Amino acid sequence: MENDSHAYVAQVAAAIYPYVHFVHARLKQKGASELLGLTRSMVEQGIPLQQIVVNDRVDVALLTLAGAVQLPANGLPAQDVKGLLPKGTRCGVSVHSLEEAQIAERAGADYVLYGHVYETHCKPGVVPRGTAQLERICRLSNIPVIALGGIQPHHIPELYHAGASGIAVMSGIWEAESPIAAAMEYRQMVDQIVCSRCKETRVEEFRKKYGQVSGEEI
Ligand SMILES: Cc1nc(C(=O)O)sc1CCOP(=O)(O)O
Repeated sequence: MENDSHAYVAQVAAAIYPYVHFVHARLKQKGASELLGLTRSMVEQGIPLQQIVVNDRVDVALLTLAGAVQLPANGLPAQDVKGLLPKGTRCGVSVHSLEEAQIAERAGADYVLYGHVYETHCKPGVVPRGTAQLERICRLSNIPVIALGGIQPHHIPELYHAGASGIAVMSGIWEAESPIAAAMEYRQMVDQIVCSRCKETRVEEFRKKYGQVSGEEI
């Protein structure tokens, strides 16, 4: 049964991975062998190792050679973990405050996941931290801050406006009637924001070089 459910999760993950940058292998309530099984199923389903983020277990990341490992805020220091894993393995830390974000950055994290920004049933009874705190953490961090928690596609513009470098979504995709359609919708929204930013930057560069110019001329 365990293997069947891994295979199902891995199949769905394999269907959505073309629309996302990373897929997390995360089984909070299970042991290392289950997480290893899930990660291996993901690889068997064709998800590139570089796109898999193993949560919590450095040993599983090491055994599978996943592209990244996601550590809890009170976990091992990122720099030490990176010393154990193959060169280039990314190390993210899940944080819930500016203080934790700064500790993670000093410890060598490549990025932080910050949450939860909005109300989510995954964190019942815990008040969401909101976009003002997200904005502060983004402003005071020198590594990418990825927003997490209760994110719906319509939140994406304000999250990027607050300085987030990306978003992480669990229930919005996994509990959707069609996880693939949901992943596509999130991705489309992210691409729109990133493209409009690229255009703004190009207009600004053009303006600096050639003087006044309208966006349509570029
Ligand atoms: C897994 C997780 N961690 C969080 C944290 O704050 O550390 S919030 C969260 C839930 C993910 O959000 P959703 O399911 O609403 O996308």
